[in-house]
Amino acid sequence: MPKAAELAQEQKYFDRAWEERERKRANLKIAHQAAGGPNKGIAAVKRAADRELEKIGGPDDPVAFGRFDQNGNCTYIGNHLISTDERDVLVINWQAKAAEPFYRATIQDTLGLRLKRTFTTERNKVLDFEDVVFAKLIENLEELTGPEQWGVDDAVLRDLDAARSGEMRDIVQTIHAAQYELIQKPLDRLLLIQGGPGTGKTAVALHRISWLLFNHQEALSPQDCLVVGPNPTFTRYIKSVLPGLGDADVNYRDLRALGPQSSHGTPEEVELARIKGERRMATLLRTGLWQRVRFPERVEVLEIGTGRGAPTFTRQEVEAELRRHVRRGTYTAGRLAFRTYLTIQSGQRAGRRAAPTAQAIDNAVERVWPSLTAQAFLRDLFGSRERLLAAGGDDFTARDINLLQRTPAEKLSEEKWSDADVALLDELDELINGRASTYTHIVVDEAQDLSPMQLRSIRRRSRTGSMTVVGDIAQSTGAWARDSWEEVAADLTGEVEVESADLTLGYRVPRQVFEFAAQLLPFAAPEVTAPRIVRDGPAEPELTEVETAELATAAVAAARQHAGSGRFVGVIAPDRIRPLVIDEFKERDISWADVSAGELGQSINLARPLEAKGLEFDAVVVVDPTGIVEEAERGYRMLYVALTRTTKYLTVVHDGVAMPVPSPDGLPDEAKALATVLTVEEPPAEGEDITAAPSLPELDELPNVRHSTAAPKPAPSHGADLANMIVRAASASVAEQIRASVAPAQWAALLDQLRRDLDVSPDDLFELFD
Ligand SMILES: Nc1ncnc2c1ncn2[C@@H]1O[C@H](COP(=O)(O)OP(=O)(O)OP(=O)(O)O)[C@@H](O)[C@H]1O
Repeated sequence: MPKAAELAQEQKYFDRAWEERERKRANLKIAHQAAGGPNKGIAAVKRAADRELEKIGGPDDPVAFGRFDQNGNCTYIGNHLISTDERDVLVINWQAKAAEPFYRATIQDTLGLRLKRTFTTERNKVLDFEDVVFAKLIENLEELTGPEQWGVDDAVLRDLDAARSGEMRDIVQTIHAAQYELIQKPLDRLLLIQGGPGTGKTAVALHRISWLLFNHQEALSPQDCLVVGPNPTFTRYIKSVLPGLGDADVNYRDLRALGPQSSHGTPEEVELARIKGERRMATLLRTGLWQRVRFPERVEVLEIGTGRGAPTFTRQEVEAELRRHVRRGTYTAGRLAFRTYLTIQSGQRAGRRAAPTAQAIDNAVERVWPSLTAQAFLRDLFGSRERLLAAGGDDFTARDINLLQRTPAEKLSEEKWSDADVALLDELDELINGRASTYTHIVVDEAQDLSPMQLRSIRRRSRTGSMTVVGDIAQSTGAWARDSWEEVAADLTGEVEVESADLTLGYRVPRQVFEFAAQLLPFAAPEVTAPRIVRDGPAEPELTEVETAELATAAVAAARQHAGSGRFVGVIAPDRIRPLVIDEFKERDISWADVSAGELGQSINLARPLEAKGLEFDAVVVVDPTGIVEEAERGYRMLYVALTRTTKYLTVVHDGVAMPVPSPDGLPDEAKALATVLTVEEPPAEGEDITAAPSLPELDELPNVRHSTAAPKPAPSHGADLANMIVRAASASVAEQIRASVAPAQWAALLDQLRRDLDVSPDDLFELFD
């Protein structure tokens, strides 16, 4: 059949489905009028109808996005189910079991599909369609390029080429078979997904919620689901995906606000943030909190009120009562129980005299069991070396205590909380007030950076441990940068099993940009396999060399140029350049959005590298790559994050070194062996297992990237740095193992034994614990 005729036929089908849907909409809108009976009943009908209305999408939405033909039947797939009054199904929703073949069919296993069709629509008008005819593909297998063989067809590439904005889009039309496998995993597990930048981890995690909500309607409501992201900008960026799929009312929290108090983003030494994130802080907080409950010093009786005949309690009596409540439940419940005891007892002891007033009882309770909020307690604790020492016991060294101690702000409301403090406050809130709200399923995004205390904060909100946890070790930075997922999983594990999976196809970043960024991988994360890139971009990375003083000016000029072409732009700059970039924006009267302030505008956005995690732009301007590497704890990883935010264009503005890594020639042999740099895959040979990890070329086989203004000069003598880096990583991992498995009291003996086993000097070994 000619295409025009086929398009007309499809349009007819779309029109019919549209009419059915709109008839249903009209009925739902008046359903409450038809419902007689009491007002309450009418309101209930209206609520149910409104919920249904949300589920059928808007009147301008196309009724379907795809279709598949199997065994002579033709099935249409859309965001929502559309059926006639006679229950004839016209369009099935993508989460339904019946839609599986659309996503699961591959050239390797067609599931009996003849055809898979993907529509291009404008409102409900069918503009075009693209077909995957499986029999034809199999016939021409040898001519297929890599991405086609991997199941990445033209519809996906077209979708990826679309311009971006400040809101993430759904991918229901083009979910890849490997992504679908993860989306539809059973609810009762902790699913851990590792994947390189732009492999669709966030997209998969969000679509998984929608799939679970549809397929577990009895067990799961939107209110039972929580999505935890790293910061408010990220939450804003992803927040429209689920409502677009008909799933409003899912809860979103960002890590900096996961507790009774949001972070003020107060900067903190990496070493201090590291300590605050350790599991042993939980013990310190618990111990410190209960140490606040004690009989007053320098008195032997507790008087309720004043004056002659005021009831009194002896130290022994009070302490016996405290033993019944301390560490038995929450701090607040214990306090209430103690207050009740004092009220009843003092009433009895007053005899015929008037019972003590509530105020007198409160005063006495406060002397023994002070009323505390998490914030007030933590401020007191960090403000007092004595309290810290008493709470820390043998678990903390004097150096740790010195680091933790800080001068409190004059008023509690003026205290400036850091990101790491938030998890401590959350831990305390649970000890003081009891458990926060819990959820049946939790999605954790950018999970690779979380400390054990932050993971505890998430774990306590989970009913069973059912979660989808996504991240990328190669993008793990900060005080709790991880080199493996094991400990993260261990800290989140609940009653359900843990399953880990990888996503290996890189959708976002174009080949030319990824080849450039991948030069960092041997230094950023040698153990991580790079993604296979699915498409070419429109341009090579543009490397612009300028004088140091001109970095900001050149960056703003580049951003302006991209924005002038209608691109959604991200300027990613380290702190040392950021103020200059802002000045430049102001001077040139250029409007821009500040990602640090939670904004994402439609044109130019300025972000620190850390804040750019998870986001994407049509064009990215990375300013001062050396500064990015130098300012971050895992600098190579931070630069890798920055360079992989673009869907199309990359401009690197530098003052001499565009790619601050050692040159291949300068590398020691061991480091070369670690190198795992990716180039875009050649099409797999016939019979090759395309699901296996790609084989990676040596560094010196990397194709040259074209440079617009300057060839990237390798930074001088990074070979020694690399060796140091490897030693540091190994030592951190040994130290971590020792901390986790050997009591501090045994460390001296252990080090001594290690020294003898390794035959090295004590100084070298003590470095491990520095
Ligand atoms: N199957 C797909 N079809 C079309 N687009 C896709 C598909 N999978 C992912 N994408 C697109 O690729 C981009 C990257 O996806 P996403 O942000 O989920 O990746 P990520 O792995 O979370 O990245 P990062 O590690 O940088 O956070 C998004 O624009 C997303 O819409």
